[in-house]
Amino acid sequence: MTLPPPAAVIGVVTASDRASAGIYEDESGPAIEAYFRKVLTTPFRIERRVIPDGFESVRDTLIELADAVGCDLIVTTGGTGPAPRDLTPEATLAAAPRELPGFGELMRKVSLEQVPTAILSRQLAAHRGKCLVVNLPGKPAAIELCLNAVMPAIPYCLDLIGAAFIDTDPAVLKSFRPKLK
Ligand SMILES: Nc1ncnc2c1ncn2[C@@H]1O[C@H](COP(=O)(O)OP(=O)(O)OP(=O)(O)O)[C@@H](O)[C@H]1O
Ligand SMILES: Nc1nc2c(c(=O)[nH]1)N[C@H]1C(S)=C(S)[C@@H](COP(=O)(O)O)O[C@H]1N2
Repeated sequence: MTLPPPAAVIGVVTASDRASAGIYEDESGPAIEAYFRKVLTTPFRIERRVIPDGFESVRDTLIELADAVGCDLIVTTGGTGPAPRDLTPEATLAAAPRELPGFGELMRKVSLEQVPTAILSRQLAAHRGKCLVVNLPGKPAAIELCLNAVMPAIPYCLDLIGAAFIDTDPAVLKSFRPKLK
């Protein structure tokens, strides 16, 4: 009998002063959660956080989700721009020092096809041991676009860093694992 793979733990972090204060409703966090429910075929559970912008709040939330909760993957939304309190990329690198520059490059490229201000996002991806962290912009419209661009490489990236096994429904989104000899 083959045992099913253990459920992956996916953190979803909304960094927004106004959403965390209840001034507007967080739409981007739920959109990230809905995205994983649509594309993943393997078991997972979601850990959501809605926090204020800022270096310490984001860094400490990422460390808690990676180390105490045991997240395999954390997707953040918001705080990637050039405004003074947009510190998600700095906080991500403080928590997860090993950057994977291709993620930010690709997400900006696909976003630029839709909006000229895409170049204002400093979004990146990096890993803290067995946990991959991916930054998305705050705008709800950026969520599916950016995730569709990088998701094909995420399952194999998780394999390489020793995180949980995840897989996508190829009818919805094809992920790519190079064939191993
Ligand atoms: N999580 C979110 N849910 C819904 N809408 C959002 C979210 N984040 C951003 N937005 C929308 O995008 C706009 C610009 O986002 P941005 O991240 O620049 O917010 P902001 O002006 O820096 O303020 P704050 O960080 O307090 O949300 C917001 O005014 C809001 O309309
Ligand atoms: N796909 C996509 N990327 C986008 C945007 C968008 O609307 N769609 N907004 C841009 C804008 S206006 C800003 S200021 C930056 C940073 O947004 P953030 O601070 O909410 O992360 O993301 C950019 N990237």
